Amino acid sequence: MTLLELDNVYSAYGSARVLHGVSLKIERGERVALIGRNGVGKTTVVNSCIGAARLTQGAISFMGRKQNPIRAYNAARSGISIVPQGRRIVPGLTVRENLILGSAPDRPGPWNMEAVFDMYPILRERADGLGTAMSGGQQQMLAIGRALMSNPDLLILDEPSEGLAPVIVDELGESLVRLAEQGTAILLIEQNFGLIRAVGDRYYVMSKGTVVDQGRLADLSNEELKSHVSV
Ligand SMILES: Nc1ncnc2c1ncn2[C@@H]1O[C@H](COP(=O)(O)OP(=O)(O)OP(=O)(O)O)[C@@H](O)[C@H]1O
Repeated sequence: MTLLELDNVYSAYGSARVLHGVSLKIERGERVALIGRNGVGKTTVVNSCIGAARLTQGAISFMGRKQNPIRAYNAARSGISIVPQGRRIVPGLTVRENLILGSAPDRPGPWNMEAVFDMYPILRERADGLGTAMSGGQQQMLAIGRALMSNPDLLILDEPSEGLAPVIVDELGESLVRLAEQGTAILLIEQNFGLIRAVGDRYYVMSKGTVVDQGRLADLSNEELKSHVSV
């Protein structure tokens, strides 16, 4: 079953055209890396899926159903959850309250607050403290935990390694692989070489608003991979 499909997608912010014919597909349980240098349009792929960038041509489907017009809530209802760039932990809310924000009562499944606490025990310890009072790595775990609360079939992460220490990035990679083993498909937007290698199975490379290469990461040399990312 195809979870997410972009077919020849063109999209824009106002009159600024950013995507020029992006096609990609993510099947159930896959781990896909979307890579490319700064500003090539990776975040705009996500924004196009939730209507934050305007689709001007092409089609986007969730679970085989075309989304037209695109509504932000359709992604979550269809089982697609997003961990946004910069984490966006809600200020003034506790860890527990931030997690509750991610829950979707009509999407039952293995993920609930206890399951998130078991995956990231530090969140249990800090449950009644403010989410924004935690370290960057802990906030990233909270952002992932919040996204899992809706029991997604596909988790999209936008540069989750940003601002994290290397050892924390390694832990993050391990937790994402565990998640995928439990059946959650992953679309990882990243520039961090190690995290892409640890998590990705297939890849798409973007340049100037379109996909310029795709394949299996195992078939991509370190030099080739490095040439596709900024760091
Ligand atoms: N809200 C917006 N309005 C207008 N232009 C935008 C907006 N958001 C992004 N852009 C432009 O769209 C282009 C693609 O940006 P996007 O954030 O999708 O790239 P990216 O590959 O995710 O880069 P990064 O790695 O820096 O996050 C850039 O030229 C950017 O300036």
